[in-house]
Formats: sequence, C-alpha cells, structure tokens
Amino acid sequence: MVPGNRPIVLIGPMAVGKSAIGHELAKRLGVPFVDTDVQIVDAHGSIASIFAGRGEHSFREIEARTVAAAVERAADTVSVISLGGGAVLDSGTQQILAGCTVVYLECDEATVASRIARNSGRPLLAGDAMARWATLFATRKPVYERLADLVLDVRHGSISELGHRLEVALREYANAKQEVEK
Ligand SMILES: Nc1ncnc2c1ncn2[C@@H]1O[C@H](COP(=O)(O)OP(=O)(O)O)[C@@H](O)[C@H]1O
Ligand SMILES: O=C(O)C1=C[C@@H](OP(=O)(O)O)[C@@H](O)[C@H](O)C1
Ligand SMILES: [Mg+2]
Repeated sequence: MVPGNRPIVLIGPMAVGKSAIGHELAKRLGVPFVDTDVQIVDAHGSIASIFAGRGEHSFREIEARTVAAAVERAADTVSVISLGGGAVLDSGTQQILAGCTVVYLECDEATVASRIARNSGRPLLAGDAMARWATLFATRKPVYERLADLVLDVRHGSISELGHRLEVALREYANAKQEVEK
C-alpha cells in the first residue's frame, strides 16, 4: 500500500521531471493524475501568454487557486498531483501541503541542462536559461527541503525506473509511518 488517504504531491525545480514522473507514478499505482500547469493552460491559455498578458503575480494567484482546488478534490484519497516549480512559494499552498505526502524530486544542474536548453514555454527561463534556473533553484531549494516528506534523487534513471523507485519509496514510507502510529 501507499500512504493512506492522502494526495501525493510532487515538487521540485523546473525540468526535474515532476510532470513526467508524476504521470508514470499514477499509472503504476492505478490512481488519478493531475498536473496543475495543464489545468491552468486548459482554463487560461498558455503559461507564456498568462505571464505576457497578465504578469507573474496573476499567474501565481491562478496557480494557488488551482493547487488548492486540486488538493481539495483529491482529499482523503490517494492520487498524484504534480505542481509547477514555483507553486510552493505561496504560503497558503505551503499550509495545504501539510495534509499531503510531499515528494521533492532532487537533481542538479547537469541533470536538467539539456532539457533546459530545449526549453520552450517557461517564461522564467527566457535569456540565459541555465543561469536563470540556477538562481531560482538556489532560492527555492530550502523551501523544497522544508516541505518534503520524501526526497527522490532523480539524477540517474529513466522516467519508468524513477516511477518504480518512487513507488517503492512510498511503500516503505507508508510502512514506517504505520509502525510509528501503532
Ligand atoms: N529521468 C528522465 N529521463 C529522461 N528524460 C526525462 C526524465 N525526467 C524528465 N524528463 C524529460 O524532461 C523534460 C522535462 O520534464 P517534466 O516532467 O516536464 O519536468 P517538470 O514538470 O519538473 O518541469 C520532459 O521532456 C521529460 O520527458
Ligand atoms: O518554476 C516556476 O516558477 C515555473 C515552473 C513551470 O512548471 P514546471 O516546473 O513543471 O516546469 C511553470 O509552472 C511556470 O513556467 C513557472
Ligand atoms: Mg511540469
């Protein structure tokens, strides 16, 4: 079994694999998957167009509402929710995540470099994408670490392998938690 009756939420910096590994994990567990960025795009248009037309502040408001609604819908069930890299900066979101099993996908610059170089649609990486990524990561890393119940090192392995590794880690986490609560 996996941690009972709580949504599993994937956090971490841009391009670490939150969307891809979240999708893979949900498939393996046979539970619903939500990518909050996909929901935002479906409702409001591309992320680039939201940033360009309404600004980052508006994007963050939309994002906080979208995350809150996704967690609320998933409350008391096991499902997988992948957030955008900056969603955890919102204090309301941080409080909501206290009721979830939060998985921080941990990586380094070398892991994401080629993905960032192909970047499209991430307005915060415009210009020198790798330098922008590193600056954002440096300020957000302590937040990811503080919110995490579980940390998955994603520096090595395919999406499928990492999905499997995360499934195993979640089962171990659930068993350990159950022992403590006995
Ligand atoms: N472990 C991995 N191995 C190879 N490609 C990966 C891996 N994890 C993610 N990717 C690829 O990197 C890109 C960014 O991944 P994505 O899941 O969108 O990241 P995030 O949601 O964290 O920004 C996608 O093209 C994805 O398929
Ligand atoms: O880190 C961020 O501030 C952002 C990350 C993106 O999601 P991914 O982390 O899935 O790329 C997306 O929400 C938006 O471009 C802003
Ligand atoms: Mg994503």
